[in-house]
Amino acid sequence: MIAFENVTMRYAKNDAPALQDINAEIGRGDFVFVVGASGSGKSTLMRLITLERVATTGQVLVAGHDLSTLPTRKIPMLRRQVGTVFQDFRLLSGKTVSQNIAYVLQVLGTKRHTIKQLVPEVLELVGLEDKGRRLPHELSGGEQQRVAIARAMVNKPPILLADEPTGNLDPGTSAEIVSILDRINRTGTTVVMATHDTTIVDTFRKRVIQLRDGVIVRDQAQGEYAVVEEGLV
Ligand SMILES: Nc1ncnc2c1ncn2[C@@H]1O[C@H](COP(=O)(O)OP(=O)(O)OP(=O)(O)O)[C@@H](O)[C@H]1O
Repeated sequence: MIAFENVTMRYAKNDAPALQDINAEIGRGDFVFVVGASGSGKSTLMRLITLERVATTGQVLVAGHDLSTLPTRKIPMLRRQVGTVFQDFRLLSGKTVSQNIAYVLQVLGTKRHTIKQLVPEVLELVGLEDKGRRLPHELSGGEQQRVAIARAMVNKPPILLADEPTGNLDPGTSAEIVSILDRINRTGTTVVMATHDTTIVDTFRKRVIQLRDGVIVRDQAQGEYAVVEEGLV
């Protein structure tokens, strides 16, 4: 589903690499935590998957596409296959919960009656079926993040990227959010989540890719993972 082959990425020609010689394969339906200290390259890895940034050398493959040769006109098609969720929710403040979600579908040209059907379905998926008419500021942080997840999932992308989705949330709410991601993963969606949260990583026991200074220093499958190493956060 996602593969990195000898990927190095520099933001500018003379910068130290933000990622260096990355090799990793993330299969269809996998759930992977990407961990590492601040600046280790987690967000950069995510940006390569959405083509927000391009690898300097090496190949990134996503859903069967080699991103180094993907024509610009196909980038929207790629992005439709990858839902994204961020630490700061990024909801449109003047739109209700339902409107925030519907907006994605409107932009894609989805028919009105289909939108009417899909929005309540995805709100139910994240447990917000009774909050569709609220504005984002009328919701808790955890609820706002659930809206962001619903928005990311409404067009049923095969891949969901979550960059520090629990960074602004308390531990209990964080666990709820990751439980929702886990549930989404169990329906077949590939989930890649960057996090600093060692409790979450220890609790959910998924595959862990650990970065340090742009290099993968550990890639451990679900179950093998024991204790988060010193230097992670
Ligand atoms: N837009 C940018 N321009 C130049 N350098 C950047 C840019 N974004 C990130 N970097 C550099 O790339 C490296 C990796 O940063 P990245 O944001 O991927 O790390 P991270 O692990 O996601 O950190 P954090 O946990 O703080 O979000 C760092 O050295 C950072 O300074």
